Amino acid sequence: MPPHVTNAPATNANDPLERERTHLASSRAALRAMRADVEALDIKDVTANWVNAAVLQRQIDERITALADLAHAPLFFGRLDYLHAPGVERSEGAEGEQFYIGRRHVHDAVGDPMVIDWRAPVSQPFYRASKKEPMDVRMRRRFGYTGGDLTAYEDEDLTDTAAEAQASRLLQTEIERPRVGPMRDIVATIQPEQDEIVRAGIGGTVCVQGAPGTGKTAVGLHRVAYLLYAHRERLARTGTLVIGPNRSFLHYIEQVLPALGELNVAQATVDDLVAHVEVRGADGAAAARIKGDARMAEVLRRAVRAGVRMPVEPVVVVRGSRRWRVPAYEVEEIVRELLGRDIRYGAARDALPQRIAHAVLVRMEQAGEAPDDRVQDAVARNAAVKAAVKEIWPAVEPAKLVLRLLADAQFLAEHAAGLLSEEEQQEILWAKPARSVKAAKWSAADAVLIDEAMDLVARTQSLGHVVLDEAQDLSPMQYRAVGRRCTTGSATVLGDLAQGTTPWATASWPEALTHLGKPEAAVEELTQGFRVPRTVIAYASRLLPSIAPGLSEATSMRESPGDFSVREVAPDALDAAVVEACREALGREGSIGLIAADDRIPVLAEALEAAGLAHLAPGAETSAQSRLTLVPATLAKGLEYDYVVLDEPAAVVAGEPDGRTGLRRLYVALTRAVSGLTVVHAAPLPAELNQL
Ligand SMILES: Nc1ncnc2c1ncn2[C@@H]1O[C@H](COP(=O)(O)OP(=O)(O)OP(=O)(O)O)[C@@H](O)[C@H]1O
Repeated sequence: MPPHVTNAPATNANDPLERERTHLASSRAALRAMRADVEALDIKDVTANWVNAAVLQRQIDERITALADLAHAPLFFGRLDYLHAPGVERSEGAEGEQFYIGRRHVHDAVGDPMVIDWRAPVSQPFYRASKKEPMDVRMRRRFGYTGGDLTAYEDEDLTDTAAEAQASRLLQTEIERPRVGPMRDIVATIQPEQDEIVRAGIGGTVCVQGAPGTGKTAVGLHRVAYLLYAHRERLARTGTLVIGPNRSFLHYIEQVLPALGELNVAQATVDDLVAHVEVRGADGAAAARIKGDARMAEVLRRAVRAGVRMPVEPVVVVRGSRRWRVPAYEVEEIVRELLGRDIRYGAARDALPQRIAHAVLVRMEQAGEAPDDRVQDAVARNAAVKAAVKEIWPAVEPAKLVLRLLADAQFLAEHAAGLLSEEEQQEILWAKPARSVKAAKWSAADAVLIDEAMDLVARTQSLGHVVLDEAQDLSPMQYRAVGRRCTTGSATVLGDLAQGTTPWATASWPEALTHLGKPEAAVEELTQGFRVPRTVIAYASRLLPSIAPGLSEATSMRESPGDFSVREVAPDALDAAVVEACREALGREGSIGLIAADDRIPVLAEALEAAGLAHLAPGAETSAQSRLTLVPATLAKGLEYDYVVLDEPAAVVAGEPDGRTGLRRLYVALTRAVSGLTVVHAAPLPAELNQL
């Protein structure tokens, strides 16, 4: 079907903008045709049964969704004019020297590409080429859109080395665009330093340290999209997972990958990964820190294997009229050999009856019999062998084992000897020991211990790639839990040491990566900030020497210095002043976040309601109608709002168990603003904020 142009305005064929609009219209039509082709597929004749049909239909439905023409996401955002035609294998089969770069591949009726996927090798110079290194590109064109209409373009002649490289207006406009709704993709404006991480090979793990707003989350999500493109079959088999700090954060980012056509990426929090028991309890900071310490892995390893008993009696198997006897010392040899091997407890337990049976078979052969494999299997299933295995290598139920460690001081002392001090053991023992796995008030850290024990018994299945966001907050035991989900794959670890707000927050990336099981991973740093305006980041960075000495302040890519004010009011005027600041912010474009200490939330919710200001909870989607979100400080991480009103910094600091964590929480709250920040306070500001 030839592409047709609808509703095209009177065209002037020589006007470059008109020509580009024509290409856009034809590409849209071609995309519609691709979708229509898939919709018209009749699967009745090709599927033998309903299971196949259901699977195929699901794939087709996904393909139809992936081919949707997203009204607000332009089909292409750039064009590259090469000096020489690159090979077709680099350009999704396209020949020629000119390529339109977009969110997905679009081809015409005869299969010739009209838009090339941003992830294709031929698209790479769009992000990386410079006058210094033009990558065989003559010209890079960026397109500007208003609504869904192509309204502008901007050219960069990469061969003209005499002219100064100019900052792109379109890029700047994109960065400064007000935020409403969930996180969006950045395919049109990925920066060279970001692109290097996005396109890093699948084989290695990458760790990214970056100040607030440097695009870590964005980069992590685009990296998944890139890897899915470059290694689609492998990852379809092994799976990909994005791990974020909490539900509201996952909700905020969940539309980025679907907008890039990727619908099959799982999302979870670390707690979701280890949800083997219902978590109804909470640990104090000291206990949580010990339970999250890597030494617990060794305590568990010892405890799991502690049940293994060396045999004291021979194993005697009766078959027909004959008795076969494997002496205790020989069974012990087998057990020692299995203990010495690097295999899971459960796998060794499965192997033991076969090994004993083998010893019986050797005796049978020595006696002149000729037993085959079936005989060995039968002997392995023999009641005497089973009984011996049960005695020597008892089955371990991971939750029960952890229960015993936390409830039985003697048992803990036995396995924690030389690892945990007596005080530490005392700290993690339950004051009121639970009787059963069901009745126990498990904490989040306990669930991680159970996960570790499960992995000691049976290997956890590994995925192809895992993205771990806000990684700085994980305990060593949580890193291990994530690490065992990518033992045979790779990971992208994203975080900011200055934003660590758990008592066990990461102090060094190499150490964290060792716990993750990827000590060889490269640590990269992102420093260009895309979110926080200059004045605001400068203010927040006053905290850096106290919360993360050695980390440098982020730069701001935003041109507008940002609105920034600090208002001091009398204590009884605080709530009203906060409401007033929200009302002012609502007078501007974009989303508004009112961030406050968690225990201030009910009071502020009431004050907003009394003033007639509707508000949302974090994670709920902001829209043009409801733009104000009331955010507890502990949920602010990773989120952003055009205007932020920050209530009472001293209360945010006081909400945390220690001063440093409090200041880090404040740093997170101060760095959520895109266009402006108003701090309203009655109590004195933390001294660290007043230091210049
Ligand atoms: N290259 C880019 N072009 C346009 N916008 C960008 C770019 N990189 C990042 N951004 C935008 O900057 C904002 C901050 O990005 P992101 O949330 O990924 O940062 P972060 O480093 O994860 O921040 P935090 O440390 O606060 O979690 C987002 O709105 C993102 O879309």
